[in-house]
Amino acid sequence: MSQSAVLLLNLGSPESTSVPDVKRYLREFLGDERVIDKPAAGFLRRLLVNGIIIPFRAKKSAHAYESVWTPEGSPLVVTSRHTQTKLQARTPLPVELAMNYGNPSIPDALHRLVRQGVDRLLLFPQYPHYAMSSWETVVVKVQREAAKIAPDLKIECVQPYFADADYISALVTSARPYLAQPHDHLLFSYHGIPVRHLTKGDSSHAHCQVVPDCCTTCSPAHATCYKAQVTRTTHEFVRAAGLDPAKWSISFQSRIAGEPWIAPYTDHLFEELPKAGKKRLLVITPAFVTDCLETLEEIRVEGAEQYKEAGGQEFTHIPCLNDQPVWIDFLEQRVRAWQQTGALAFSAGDLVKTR
Ligand SMILES: C=CC1=C(C)c2cc3[nH]c(cc4nc(cc5[nH]c(cc1n2)c(C)c5CCC(=O)O)C(CCC(=O)O)=C4C)c(C)c3C=C
Ligand SMILES: [Fe+2]
Repeated sequence: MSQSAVLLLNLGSPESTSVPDVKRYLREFLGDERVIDKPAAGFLRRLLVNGIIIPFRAKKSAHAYESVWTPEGSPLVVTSRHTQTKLQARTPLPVELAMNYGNPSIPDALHRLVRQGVDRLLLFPQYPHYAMSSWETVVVKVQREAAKIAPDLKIECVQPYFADADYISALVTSARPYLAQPHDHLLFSYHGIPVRHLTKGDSSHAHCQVVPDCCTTCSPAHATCYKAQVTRTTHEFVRAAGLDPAKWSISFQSRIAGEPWIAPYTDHLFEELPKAGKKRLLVITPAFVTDCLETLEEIRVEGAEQYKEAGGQEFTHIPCLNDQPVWIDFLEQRVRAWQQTGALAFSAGDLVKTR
């Protein structure tokens, strides 16, 4: 008899806030050729990551993690475990959790699934949008590890759900109480990526960053275009929530120095918005399903401080979907649809490109 299961996937965190643990985590994360992909040659890339980025970043990152760490561990991992437990209570299928970097690891999760006799697996990246550095790399890693641990495992994957009506509805429902609060502006702050990754994702080389208004002009390239997908999430949200067109905008956070990342930058807007008379700000971060360092520290702590120093008065970050019932409902519906009809999932390799 066939046994199906679900694997929730996310990015991962260091084991602790100690500098050596943060260094180990950053080495694994930034050593990923789909995250830091330049210079192309392995040796030069390792030199850049281990010789420049990590020594400069580790202490600062460790300090940032300290400010959000909980008694149970990293907020990203702790909340993801709650999500796993809550989804497990709604489905008879085994539900496992794995992180691309750190623990719980992908090989450990695969071994647990194999021990339960699983032969068909649904990957459920906790990323609504495709990016080479998030969605693609974690799917590739599961495939690579499964080829060693469980070569006969049939792997399917939930397709990026950035425009899925149920996902948008979950997002709007969870944001409603915040939208009801008096505010001058709603900022959609998404994790950024280097501009280069956009053009690299368009194998036609004829649409992304070439066609005027490329993100809102229909194209097959959007299947692997992060910027087009976050733009679509935003427009769907605005429509579903009935927002005033003059009261929202999009920005991109968490960039690393060295090359242009997609703009406008969130931290620049935290300085500009108060000067434009937007003194009461709501910030929503839909690229993150689960609150993590980038939302809790970069937005809620650093962002609020920056905004207020620039003259802003009220700053509210809308929590991510986390383990809220609306999100568990969404996960449960998708798992049930897959189990019953194979809907909204495809062979895990279909969106993955050879790099
Ligand atoms: C939401 C999807 C994400 C994309 C796309 C993404 C791209 C990307 N990230 C870095 C570098 C860092 N990101 C870091 C943290 C981090 N990133 C994401 C998600 C995406 N990243 C999450 C959920 C987190 C939080 C992890 C946690 O433990 O809470 C970090 C580590 C922290 C830090 O030092 O700032 C780095 C570094 C790059 C270079 C990149 C695209 C090329
Ligand atoms: Fe990141």
